[in-house]
Amino acid sequence: MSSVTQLFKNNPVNRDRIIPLDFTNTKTLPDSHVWSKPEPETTSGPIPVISLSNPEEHGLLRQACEEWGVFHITDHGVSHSLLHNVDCQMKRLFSLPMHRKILAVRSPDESTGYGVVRISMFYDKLMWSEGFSVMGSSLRRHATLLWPDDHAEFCNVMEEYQKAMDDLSHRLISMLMGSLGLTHEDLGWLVPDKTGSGTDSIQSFLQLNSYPVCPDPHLAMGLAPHTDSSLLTILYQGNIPGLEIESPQEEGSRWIGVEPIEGSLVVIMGDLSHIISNGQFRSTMHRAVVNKTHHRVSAAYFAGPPKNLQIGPLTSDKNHPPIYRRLIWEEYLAAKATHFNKALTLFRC
Ligand SMILES: O=C(O)CCC(=O)C(=O)O
Ligand SMILES: [Fe+2]
Repeated sequence: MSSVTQLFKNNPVNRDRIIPLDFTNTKTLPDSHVWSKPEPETTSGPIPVISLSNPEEHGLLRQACEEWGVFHITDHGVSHSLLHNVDCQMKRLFSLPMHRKILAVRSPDESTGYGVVRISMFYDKLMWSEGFSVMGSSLRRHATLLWPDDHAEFCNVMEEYQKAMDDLSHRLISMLMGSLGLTHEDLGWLVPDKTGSGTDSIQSFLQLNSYPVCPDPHLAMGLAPHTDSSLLTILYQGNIPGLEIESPQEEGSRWIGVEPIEGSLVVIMGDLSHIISNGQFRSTMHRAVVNKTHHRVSAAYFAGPPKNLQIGPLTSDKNHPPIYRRLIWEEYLAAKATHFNKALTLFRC
């Protein structure tokens, strides 16, 4: 059993907080989903756009990680047709009637399947979203429950996408860690594990998100503010806006919309990259808002280090001693599962 799976077993979620509202049959926003008074308008901002085909831009990656913690990547090598297929399959899944989606509902101690996002247990109010989490063999098991005779296409597309994300995350992690001074030997764990046991290579999971059309988007929340617990997250967000990041200049008071760019993917630096870089890379707070006219879907691929690999700040500079202690991913996820957005502070030296 993977360490991530074990972790969810140890932190079960109350079952009545797993099944989302049946959004298609809800024409007014119920009180359970009313979050706040309207906030000041979100502004759009100059989120960096980095082409992976241009080696000269690699230096910009580090700058983007330090200043923003979020950036678009173009020329990433993932084909338009695969992204299109992922989009179509997500819409096919989330457009199923609730009585079908419930067949693949996540059980309280499970990490995979259909349901509300896990962070919802930290909030009184419910979010205007539903999710489907995939890890390893759970994909085929849950897809068979959703479509007993017709799951092959969904599974093939998602498996191809996970493979493409494995390759892309290896490339990105190697570039980013290289910029911090890690050598190829240090990064041996990035080489996919030939035995297939998955214990020596990157661990990952895929979260499919759906934000249905909302009758009162200004009072609702698609996905509440959070940082990701990964090394990095690769997000496909189609062409419907909704992702917002906390302004690096005005934390806590201004949100910046990450406008979709045709064919690009968004990279979000996670808490582990913040730790490894000794606080230099931002793990930016982000959220998803909803809208009145378009069903938005997104696919978030979370990449983390191998199961038992200890990670910690990479610094030999006496003027900048480590500000975080060493840890393994499982330990960090456990802290996040109980302390949520305060988890990072628990690992400060
Ligand atoms: O849907 C989005 O734009 C954001 C998704 C996200 O932040 C997540 O799944 O962690
Ligand atoms: Fe996120």
